[in-house]
Amino acid sequence: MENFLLQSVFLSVDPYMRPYSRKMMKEGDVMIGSQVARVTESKNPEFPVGGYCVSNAGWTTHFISDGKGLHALPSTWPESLPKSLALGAAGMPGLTAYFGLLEICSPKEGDVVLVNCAAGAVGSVVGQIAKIKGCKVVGSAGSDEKVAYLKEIGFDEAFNYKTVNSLEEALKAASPEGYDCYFENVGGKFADAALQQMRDFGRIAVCGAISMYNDAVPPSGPYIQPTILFKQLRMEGFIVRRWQDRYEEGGKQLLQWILEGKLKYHEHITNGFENMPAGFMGMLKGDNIGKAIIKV
Ligand SMILES: NC(=O)C1=CN([C@@H]2O[C@H](COP(=O)(O)OP(=O)(O)OC[C@H]3O[C@@H](n4cnc5c(N)ncnc54)[C@H](OP(=O)(O)O)[C@@H]3O)[C@@H](O)[C@H]2O)C=CC1
Ligand SMILES: CCCCCCC/C=C/C=O
Repeated sequence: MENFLLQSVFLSVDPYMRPYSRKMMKEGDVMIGSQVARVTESKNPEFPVGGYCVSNAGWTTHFISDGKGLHALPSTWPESLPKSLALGAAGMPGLTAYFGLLEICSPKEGDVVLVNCAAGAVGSVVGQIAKIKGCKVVGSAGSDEKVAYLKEIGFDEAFNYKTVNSLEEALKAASPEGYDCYFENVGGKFADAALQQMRDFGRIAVCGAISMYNDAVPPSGPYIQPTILFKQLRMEGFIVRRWQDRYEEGGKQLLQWILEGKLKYHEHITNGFENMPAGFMGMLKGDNIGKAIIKV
């Protein structure tokens, strides 16, 4: 296949970069990551100049590709939508929400769904899909501004996990009847409290554990087996790539919901490639509502 040149237009900063870079990278490697890039020089008819692609080329402004592992944005990409959405609500985070919630939590109409990191890229989509499916949705996030945003996009209940006196009381107040589905993004103390509020036969999708990505020593306890046993819970971890062969289906559905106004999105844009590290650290500290994006 003929090589061609691309220029990054939008780059993504994501929580997975923290644990994956700790495990897989050494000093001098190009930082891992994905981008929406524009083809700037090409004799490859499949990737003509001016076309846009989603790529995993890492933190780089320009790169050469032979097309492997690259996905061209469809020529039918709606004019009304920013191409950065291919890194957010209509891209990997949106697909994570879509498949993780629907395939692992199997939400039914009337179920109560809990999601943390709820104002972020994945969590905000989880909550809105759960509403589309007729569930009651409870979200937690780290600021009052984020809590207001969650109410704006249709969450039934939301609370600021940083300012409540007790996570247990906040979870009980938001849903005295407990939770049927728990979309887990945080781990640690939040997970300990949430597990106790699950209803019998509840389903837990373990998507992330962001509060633990910096842990140097694995924490010990609390031990969850008795709770899982007596409540007869089902708990399953997943990596979104599991559904790679269904990305087209998921992507189309997400785009359709966005166009219909059923799925709202928000982006936290940091300008300038040189600000990638600051944008990344800001996202980990909670600066973002919706998807954290770097615009070159
Ligand atoms: N399994 C999979 O295939 C995938 C998993 N993920 C996981 O999904 C989760 C959300 O990712 P994504 O939506 O991209 O990121 P977000 O857009 O939600 O951004 C990260 C958010 O994490 C919150 N946060 C940071 N530190 C803590 C902490 N100690 N306790 C609680 N919240 C914290 C902050 O929000 P706040 O202000 O609310 O604290 C911050 O805004 C992550 O755990 C990520 O690893 C993402 C993609 C794929
Ligand atoms: C370049 C896309 C990589 C997607 C894999 C994301 C897996 C995330 C795990 C935890 O955040």
